[in-house]
Amino acid sequence: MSEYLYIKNASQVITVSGSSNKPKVGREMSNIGVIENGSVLIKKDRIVLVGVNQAVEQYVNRLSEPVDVINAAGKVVTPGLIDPHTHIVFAGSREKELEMRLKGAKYIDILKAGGGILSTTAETRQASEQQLISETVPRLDRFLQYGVTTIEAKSGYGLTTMDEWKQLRVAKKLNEIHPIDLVSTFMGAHAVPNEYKENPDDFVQLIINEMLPLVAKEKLAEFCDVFCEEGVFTVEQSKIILVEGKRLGLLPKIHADEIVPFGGAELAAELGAVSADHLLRASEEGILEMAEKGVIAVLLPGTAFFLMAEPANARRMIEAGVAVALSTDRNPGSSPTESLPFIMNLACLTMKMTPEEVLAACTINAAHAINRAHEIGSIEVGKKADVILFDARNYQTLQYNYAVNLVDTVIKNGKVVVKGGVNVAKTEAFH
Ligand SMILES: N=CN[C@@H](CCC(=O)O)C(=O)O
Ligand SMILES: [Zn+2]
Repeated sequence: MSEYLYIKNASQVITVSGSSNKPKVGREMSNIGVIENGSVLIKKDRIVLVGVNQAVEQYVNRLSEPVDVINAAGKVVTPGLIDPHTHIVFAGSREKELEMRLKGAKYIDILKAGGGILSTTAETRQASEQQLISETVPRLDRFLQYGVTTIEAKSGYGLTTMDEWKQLRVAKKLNEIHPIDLVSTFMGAHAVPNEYKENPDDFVQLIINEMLPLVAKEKLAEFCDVFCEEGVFTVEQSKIILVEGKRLGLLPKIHADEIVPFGGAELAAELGAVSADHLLRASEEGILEMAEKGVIAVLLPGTAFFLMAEPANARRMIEAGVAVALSTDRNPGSSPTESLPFIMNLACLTMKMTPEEVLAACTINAAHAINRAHEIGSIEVGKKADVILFDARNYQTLQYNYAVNLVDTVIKNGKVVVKGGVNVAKTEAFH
């Protein structure tokens, strides 16, 4: 096998280049670097050249070594898709909640009654590390088949020190055994567990005194997240946790203003959070403050769709200069899907984002939302060779064809892991 992989004659190569230092905002989100009739050359796990066919071919012809060739005629080539917000490590499932919600029950009321996140917590606490791995690998396999090469993974279904630790250790192990890269976030403040219902501040103290120091000491996460929402964690509690997390080196993220306007976007700006996520009910002031402080908005239109709620006001955020990223929010309650391409469709159809903005949001801006923009998120010389070939002649088709999987080939770290839509890198031992 050659060290070189030459992807030639693509209908279009979408580079999304030029924004590795800062996420794309406003009109920059429409500039996605389209090369008509383009090629990409990979050496080992890195991109070494990208350009129009003739230029790359000249270079390849001068190489003395053989190259492996992928004919990308009739295909669109993009950077590997990135999902910056998932709760992928968990046990069990929650189909019953769909029926309850169809009969009028509200997501947050199910949680307040001890279901929702807390029912997944009960199942996750029961599960061994091996069981969690076995339940999560098929989800990762599906992500890969949808063209996703890196995801963020939150804890938050343990809610005891050892169960949070277990979830983060599982994410670490999955990062080692699966082609997808996982970037971990500690989210002990996902819900107040039943045993602390009467004294939620004591649970905040447990997070501060026990969970955060352990996670930081063992370097099990890069970010700290909080579900800042009416009836879950107050703005004050969220601030205490995120400030302490930051002091220990964990960068803040916030589940903000999902159900009611609650000041989450404002808190994200105040703390200089990397991202504020959800934002369905974010205030105008909150949006402006996020723009000023460079907080990325991670929008989750699949969650709004599945909870039958009005999605976030993406157009206002883009107009105000907020960098927007997109994510599945993969979790068992409010967004049971691995299809980032379907989220891309929803972003267009329900939030009126353009195909260009959507691609920027799922590549370079998503990379910034997990602090990886120096490595991934665009097809640029020196970056990791995470590259997708879609069965489409132009990138607009990715948004136009909905709820279908157009992914033909996935290249992760320079290796073909999905070919003809088929996962050829299954993590067999863990199925
Ligand atoms: N909103 C809070 N957390 C998750 C849902 C988790 C669950 O319902 O299990 C979310 O981002 O949507
Ligand atoms: Zn979430």
